Amino acid sequence: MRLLEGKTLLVTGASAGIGRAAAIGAAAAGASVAINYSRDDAGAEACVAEIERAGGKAIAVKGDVSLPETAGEFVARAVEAFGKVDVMVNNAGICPFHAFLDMPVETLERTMRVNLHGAYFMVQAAARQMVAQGHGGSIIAVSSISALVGGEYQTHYTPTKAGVHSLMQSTAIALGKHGIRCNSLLPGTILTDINKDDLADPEKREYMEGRVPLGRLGQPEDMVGPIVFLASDMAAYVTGAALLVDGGMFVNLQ
Ligand SMILES: NC(=O)C1=CN([C@@H]2O[C@H](COP(=O)(O)OP(=O)(O)OC[C@H]3O[C@@H](n4cnc5c(N)ncnc54)[C@H](O)[C@@H]3O)[C@@H](O)[C@H]2O)C=CC1
Ligand SMILES: C[C@H](O)[C@@H]1OC(=O)[C@H](O)[C@@H]1O
Repeated sequence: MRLLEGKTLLVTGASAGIGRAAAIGAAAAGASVAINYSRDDAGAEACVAEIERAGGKAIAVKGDVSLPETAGEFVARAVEAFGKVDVMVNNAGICPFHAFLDMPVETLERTMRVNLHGAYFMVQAAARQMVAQGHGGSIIAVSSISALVGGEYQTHYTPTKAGVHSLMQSTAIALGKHGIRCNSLLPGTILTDINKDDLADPEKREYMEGRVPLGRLGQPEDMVGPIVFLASDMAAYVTGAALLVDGGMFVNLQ
């Protein structure tokens, strides 16, 4: 029996990166998968096609997570296709690196809206559906190691990741009585489009690699096992928790 057999899992921002890996990995573990994406039609279609080629079920629903209506539509389309929602993986996020002193207001506000407001709307929409269904569920937020530590060019971003982590702690309390578990994943540095430009600088990349006791930066696939675990009944008594998935980067002081 596969770990997510019979479950419906939704994941936001899944046309690329961690979200895409999560969608494909969850489908391989038996879940029917609904992916949200914002603009990349080809990426979303390719993700769905890869799941279907492997014998899985998936749909793609376009929508900007920063808009409150996107979350309700995403959940409704998933229910229409698969009958229910068991797991929500809130993953969509942006990190436009920028210095603090001249941070454009629009960059600050967009980052907050996508990463934090978007998470709030998605978690709320999924929870409403799970409560109506009456058989619990699992909500996973892709937060970050950056919820715990700072970044010079991430002053607009790290508070959103701390916020998402905090949202999981509060919703774990609010939703526990409905059997809905809420947990955060805290990835370290995972090689995706979000940091492609930043890590194009060989010195920066070498420095970041050097900080990881396991000796390499992460790949999106490194996130799949932790996501499937938290989504599954193996984690039936895990809620309000935060799991670092960082190759040991956080604890590496010296
Ligand atoms: N790559 C890394 O080192 C780390 C990433 N994270 C988090 O992981 C999550 C996924 O990021 P990655 O896969 O690394 O980057 P990515 O850039 O490959 O993926 C981000 C995804 O979010 C989507 N997205 C962006 N804005 C959106 C919007 N308004 N509505 C819907 N979708 C939207 C993008 O289209 C893309 O599919 C983000 O929340 C990020 O903060 C956390 C820690 C480390
Ligand atoms: C985008 C960054 O490389 C990445 O995002 C995070 O949340 C991590 O802390 C990394 O800095």
